[in-house]
Amino acid sequence: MLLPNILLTGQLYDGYDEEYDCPILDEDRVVDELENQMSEGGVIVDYHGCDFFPERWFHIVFVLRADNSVLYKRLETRGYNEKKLKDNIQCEIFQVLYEEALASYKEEIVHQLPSNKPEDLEDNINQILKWIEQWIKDHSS
Ligand SMILES: Nc1ncnc2c1ncn2[C@@H]1O[C@H](COP(=O)(O)OP(=O)(O)O)[C@@H](O)[C@H]1O
Repeated sequence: MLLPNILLTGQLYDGYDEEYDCPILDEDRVVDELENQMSEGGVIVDYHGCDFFPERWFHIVFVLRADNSVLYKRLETRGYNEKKLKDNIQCEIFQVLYEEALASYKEEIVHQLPSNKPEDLEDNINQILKWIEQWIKDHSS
């Protein structure tokens, strides 16, 4: 499930950030909206931040990482303005989102996955699938 879809169709945003050229997420409403599905389980949430999601929602957290030169080219291709580009690169250098994940969830459930090239995407999917299989086995009795 991709949060940005919910953001647009459910209008779960609270204004527009001119500087970063994106809608501002209404975090409380997003949490309210997702609550039922999350308690049923079997949901993957993909988002760039995580500190506003309740800790009880997740069994595992993966933080995708990219080398700075790779990330720079990727964001430049997307047409990010200079400030947004610089801030995103800085955020990766200081591993802000990894630290945020560590501060928000138990350290042992937070894992980093490199995501520099297409082969990484496949490796990551396989690793996540393996983890899901193991989790189901461990929780089936
Ligand atoms: N592992 C990767 N290898 C190559 N290109 C990638 C990889 N991950 C992302 N990209 C590129 O970046 C774009 C945005 O990726 P996405 O996962 O949607 O980023 P985000 O979730 O940070 O917005 C993709 O369409 C692709 O062009």
